[in-house]
Amino acid sequence: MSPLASTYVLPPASSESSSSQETQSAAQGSARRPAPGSSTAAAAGVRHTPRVLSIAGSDPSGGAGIQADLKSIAALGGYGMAAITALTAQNTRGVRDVHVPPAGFLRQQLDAISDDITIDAVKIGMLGNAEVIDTVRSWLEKVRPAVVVLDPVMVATSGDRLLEESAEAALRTLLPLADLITPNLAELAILVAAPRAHSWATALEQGKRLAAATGATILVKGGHLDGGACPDALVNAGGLLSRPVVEVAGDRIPTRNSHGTGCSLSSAMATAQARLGDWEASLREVKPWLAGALQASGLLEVGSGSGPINHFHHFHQPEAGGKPVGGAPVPAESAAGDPAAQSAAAELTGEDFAATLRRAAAPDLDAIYRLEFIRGLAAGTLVEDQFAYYLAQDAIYLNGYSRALARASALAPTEAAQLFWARSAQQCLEVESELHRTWLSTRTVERILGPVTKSYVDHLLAASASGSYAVLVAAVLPCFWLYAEVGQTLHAQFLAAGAPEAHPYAEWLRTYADEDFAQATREAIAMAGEPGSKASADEQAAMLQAFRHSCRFELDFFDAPRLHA
Ligand SMILES: Nc1ncnc2c1ncn2[C@@H]1O[C@H](COP(=O)(O)OP(=O)(O)OP(=O)(O)O)[C@@H](O)[C@H]1O
Ligand SMILES: Cc1ncc(CO)c(N)n1
Repeated sequence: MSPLASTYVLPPASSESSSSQETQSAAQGSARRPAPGSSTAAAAGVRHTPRVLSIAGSDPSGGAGIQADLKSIAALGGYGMAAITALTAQNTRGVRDVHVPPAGFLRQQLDAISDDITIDAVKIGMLGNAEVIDTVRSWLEKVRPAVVVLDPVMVATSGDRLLEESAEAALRTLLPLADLITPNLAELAILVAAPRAHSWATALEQGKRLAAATGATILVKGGHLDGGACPDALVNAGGLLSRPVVEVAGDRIPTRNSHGTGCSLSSAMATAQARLGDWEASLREVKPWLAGALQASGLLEVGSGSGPINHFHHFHQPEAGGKPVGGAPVPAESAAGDPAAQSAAAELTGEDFAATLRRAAAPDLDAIYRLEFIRGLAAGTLVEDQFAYYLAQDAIYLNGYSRALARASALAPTEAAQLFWARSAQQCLEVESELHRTWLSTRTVERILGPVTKSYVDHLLAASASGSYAVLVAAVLPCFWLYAEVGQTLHAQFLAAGAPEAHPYAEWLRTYADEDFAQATREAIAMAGEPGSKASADEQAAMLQAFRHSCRFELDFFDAPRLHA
């Protein structure tokens, strides 16, 4: 994210500072429906790791139901819980049998959870029969979770029934207790007592009717439409959304592995909503994740029918030798106890360490290139307010980053390293001022500390406070490295397109071509590789973790304008 490149490109700065303008953004909460008088709802706020309960059936083949929900919740950063409504005997080819245990035992499961644990979001899937529905309804009325997503599962992808036909009326009584309902086209038609929609316009019309009848927001899904497009839309005319219909476009991915997409989507939405407090932002986060999971589904090689999606496609696959090459950020403090990180780090020697870091960065770098923001910046289609948000956040970020670099200078073992980090810290502040004086001076954009900027800077400041020079330089490195690589690629693309003057971001793209910054990046890599080669296995593991965190934040920073601008 951070145009430290501009550190070396833009002229030295004026001395104006933005720090007085930095205030923490308020959590978004407009789309949440709090339940008055409920201790659970009162305790619920947007949470970094939301506690998400799936009330659904089991799919032993792992692609749908509870199993898909737990994977999706984890993939979206939540803590997953599961109360099982029904057992199915199914695989990727179809459902062989269904067993619904006594509803009284489901109630015991639900009470055991809610008596002890604050539930930030609930996803409801397969219910089986009317007795189960009644049980879930009375529990919801008692507990009133802050976020309820209802996937009105009736028929599996394979065509097998998962809800007794006689229970459809009971299911309707559950709908008003949901915040979000996620029917597929067949289920939507049943719920509004109309023929199945074959056009997107009809589907949206039916979504509006269901929203009006239930008061809930409807997620109308285009998965079963014909044609190359696969749109989804949030529908609610009651003022809970920024517009009555918020459509998120998507291409249809050519795959037969769609087993469990509906389950995965609904539990991912519940998790994202508990974290973001905004349905539109949640769908904009979940839809690309789901598309990636469909795209990477073939890698799993599970079953001969409609296979499962690859929920953890955005996490890193082990190399053939079993050595992890990356992964979701793990808290730095747990690195010493993380055997995978330790074994990855333990074998490292000398110059290998920088190479290991580079491999660990690869998946996040790939994901950066797929971001709407980066593609829009390259193509010139990025909307101006997203660019302005990015610039404003970058200025705020650079102020914090400069402090981390100054700390690296203070801890540096050699005078050369001390000088390098001190110079970088100073240049960062100069760029911050220059951003205000030039790029930001003509734009009206809020200068408030965004959530990703805050998390990234907090991570760097935590690394600064760790006392380990090696860990700190690993944490500051991705800002050089990933930014330099992305900048070079975008600049090369810009040149390949003939450096069109009419490109709205031509001036910015040109700042990426900076040999001084490329040189500084090479120095920074060497400065992190050197202590890395001498570090103990524990410290190498901690470095790797700190580095991975920052890589992930680089990705999130580029994606933040889409979510928060
Ligand atoms: N081939 C595809 N390409 C891209 N997105 C898809 C594809 N198929 C489904 N989706 C997406 O998956 C999600 C689930 O949609 P779908 O309409 O298939 O639900 P469903 O029928 O309830 O799912 P399930 O197959 O689990 O029963 C939606 O976000 C939809 O846009
Ligand atoms: C358990 C279960 N729930 C939902 C679905 C719908 O995909 C399924 N196939 N199995």
